[in-house]
Amino acid sequence: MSVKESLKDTSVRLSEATAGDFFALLKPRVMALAVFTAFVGLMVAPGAMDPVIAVIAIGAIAVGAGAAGALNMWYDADIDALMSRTSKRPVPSGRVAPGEAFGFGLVLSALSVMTLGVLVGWLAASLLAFTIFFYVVIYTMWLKRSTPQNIVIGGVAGALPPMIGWAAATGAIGIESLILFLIIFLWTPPHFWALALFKAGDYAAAGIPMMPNVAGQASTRRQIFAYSLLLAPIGVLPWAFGFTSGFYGLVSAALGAGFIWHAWKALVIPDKEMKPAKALFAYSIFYLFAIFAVLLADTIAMRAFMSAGG
Ligand code: HEM
Ligand SMILES: CC(C)=CCC/C(C)=C/CC/C(C)=C/COP(=O)(O)OP(=O)(O)O
Repeated sequence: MSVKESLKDTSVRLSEATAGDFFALLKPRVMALAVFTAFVGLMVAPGAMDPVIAVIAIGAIAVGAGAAGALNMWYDADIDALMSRTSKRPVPSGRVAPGEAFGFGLVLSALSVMTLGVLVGWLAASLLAFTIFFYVVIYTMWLKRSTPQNIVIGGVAGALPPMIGWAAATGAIGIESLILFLIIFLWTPPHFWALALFKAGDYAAAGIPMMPNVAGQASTRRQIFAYSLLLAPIGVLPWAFGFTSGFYGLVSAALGAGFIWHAWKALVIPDKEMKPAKALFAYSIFYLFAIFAVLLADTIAMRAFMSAGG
């Protein structure tokens, strides 16, 4: 049933889009992991936070992330129609009108920022607004179509969520939240370039200057490997700074070694099947989830141990 029918108001100028179509605009699967990193940033921040305020904060950040996704899909509808991976999305497939996607994204952006500001804090709200702006305007509208460094710089937007969560809990920007930012910032290029390696044909069809299309496969694989060498030790920094126990240090080091191993395989065995690149892409998502999950678990365990007088 379309939203229009459910509104039982035929005067509403809506297309036949369903609630599911609007939900798809939010990029739920991608943004779920981004919001998880914001949740961890909020939970590992020092000090107790009212659980109700914490739920409101995470809810607002999730709506803001979805809003950014909707605005990205509104603006990218022209190139999404040209790529097999994205052509079935609500706007290029005609299920949602561009104006609806734009209005939906804009309203959710305003609602999420205002809610976070009024009910939680204006530093977090400002960071959320900046993240949405950076992803939609700086990355989607400008960098994505103009430079192979698009996703490196655009990675700022993807790396900000843990800082938003931390700011929601503390009203400040802490050194640990900067480390969490750095982990995601260095994680983004190998994460995305692994996908771009086996989606290079799509990006060529859409005329998007992704690294494999500009610098070639071999250079991209070398750059992926270089970033993995940077990322692995940075992932261990929360332990090196004394923010976690040795358990996090061990697991994050093992996860980082796994990242280097997958990046190495994508470098040395560039088979036509792109199997190593696909494995690296999948591992990159597992890596980010796992390192933030272990950080959360380690922090909770450390706090329990301390409060037990350990
Ligand atoms: C500028 C930064 C980023 C770029 C260019 C990028 C690019 C992409 C692309 C193109 C996909 C495939 C999506 C699809 O086909 O629907 C993807 C998948 C994914 N990305 Fe990223 N990504 C970025 C940052 C992030 C961040 C920060 C996170 C989470 C913290 C993330 C998590 C994911 C997840 C979970 C998937 C799998 C979604 C699925 O299976 O549908 N990405 N990424
Ligand atoms: C709180 C908040 C605002 C969070 C946002 C976090 C964020 C910016 C995540 C990046 C998500 C992503 C898939 C970017 C790629 O866009 P793309 O256009 O290159 O991907 P596409 O081709 O699949 O559309």
